[in-house]
Amino acid sequence: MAQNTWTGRLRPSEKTSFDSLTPAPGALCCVANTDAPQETLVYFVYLNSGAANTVFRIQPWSPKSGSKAFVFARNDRGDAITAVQRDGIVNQVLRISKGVDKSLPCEDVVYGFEHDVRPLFAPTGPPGSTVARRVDAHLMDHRGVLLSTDVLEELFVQLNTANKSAVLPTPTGARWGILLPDMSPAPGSMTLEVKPKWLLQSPDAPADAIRCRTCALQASRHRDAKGYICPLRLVGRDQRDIVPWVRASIVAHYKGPPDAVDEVVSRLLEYITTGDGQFLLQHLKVLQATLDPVGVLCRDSATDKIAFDRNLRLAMTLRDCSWFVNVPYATGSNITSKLADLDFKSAAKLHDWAQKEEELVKGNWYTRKDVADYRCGLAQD
Ligand SMILES: O=P(O)(O)O[C@@H]1[C@@H](OP(=O)(O)O)[C@H](OP(=O)(O)O)[C@H](O)[C@H](OP(=O)(O)O)[C@H]1OP(=O)(O)O
Ligand SMILES: Nc1ncnc2c1ncn2[C@@H]1O[C@H](COP(=O)(O)OP(=O)(O)OP(=O)(O)O)[C@@H](O)[C@H]1O
Repeated sequence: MAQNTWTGRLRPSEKTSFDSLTPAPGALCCVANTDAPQETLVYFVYLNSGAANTVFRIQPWSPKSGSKAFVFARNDRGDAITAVQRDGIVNQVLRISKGVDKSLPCEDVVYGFEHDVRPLFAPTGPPGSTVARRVDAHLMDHRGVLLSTDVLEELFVQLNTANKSAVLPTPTGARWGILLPDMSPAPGSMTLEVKPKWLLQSPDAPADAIRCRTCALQASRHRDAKGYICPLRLVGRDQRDIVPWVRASIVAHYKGPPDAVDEVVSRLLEYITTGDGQFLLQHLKVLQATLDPVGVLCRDSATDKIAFDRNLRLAMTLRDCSWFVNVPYATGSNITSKLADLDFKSAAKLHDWAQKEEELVKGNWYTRKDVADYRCGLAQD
């Protein structure tokens, strides 16, 4: 990331915050600024939010932006900060934890990503996986950034503008956020966001199950089957089987030339069933199986509880990640994809997972026939 020659000073309160919160590797800080050069100045626009996080786009600031100007800076553990050029920043988003119960703060998410999640995608792979292609290319760099109180106050203003006032805790001091590559589609392309969920059956499911863990949960929540795809079908490799879902997913967001739709559908189909996309899904499947071989309901009989819990938390992390698939419209162009929301799940959720699984089993959601048809792929697994 190029640096500007401008060097400023942290305010005493910002310096205290930066020193008291352990900086993640390569951490930046973000402060309000007016005297730094224009090519370092940025502002924030609300993009989207999920249950646990809120995401902002970072835009180049100009006097017409209608917002305060901010600067991202490198801090060398003194009070001096050196501005970084915004060119390396404006292609990223800022993700902030809402601080909801049982979710980890951003600094722990960055630490967990580097120390626990990233190694699972190392080119050599964990035991049992055959990694001939680089699965680590599907990971997004996570960069911790310390946000000063005035940055957090401005994010509140942006949430209000977008009518999302209730989704961030009131700023009471500096906090960490995470910079991630912006996965919004570039002109001439579209991005699909898919949650691959449980790519094989739950080890706790009964032997006479007629549906998988994800379909069983869908059924227990009486969710609509429209637009849903059973995760087992995603790793089933039968192209014909997922054509209707791929076509419907494309058509819902497609803005390219009308006569190119069929080619885009067949390119995505190939990516997901035999290409890099399938390779990544198979890798996730192996990890899910390796990290949770016996199921959460066997937790009490685990001999090494610490290892059991850590592995289960990782398996659940990989069962709840999102998959951004970018599909350019130009004929024959390459599809690329990245995994998002690989936030190491909190240990505080272990009890909830056991309870969820127990409810599925006791409610007969794996076996009962009086529910909607989710076209579960279990029969062909
Ligand atoms: O209950 P599940 O399996 O549907 O997964 C939850 C997700 O539901 P969905 O993917 O929409 O079906 C749920 O997603 P949404 O809030 O529905 O977008 C969360 O991701 C939740 O995790 P956490 O509580 O934020 O750590 C997820 O909970 P856990 O994966 O931690 O159990
Ligand atoms: N890197 C990114 N680039 C573009 N958009 C993103 C990015 N990360 C997240 N988003 C958007 O913001 C939304 C919420 O982000 P995210 O999935 O991180 O929230 P969450 O609270 O962790 O979700 P969940 O409810 O699944 O726990 C996503 O659904 C997506 O639309």
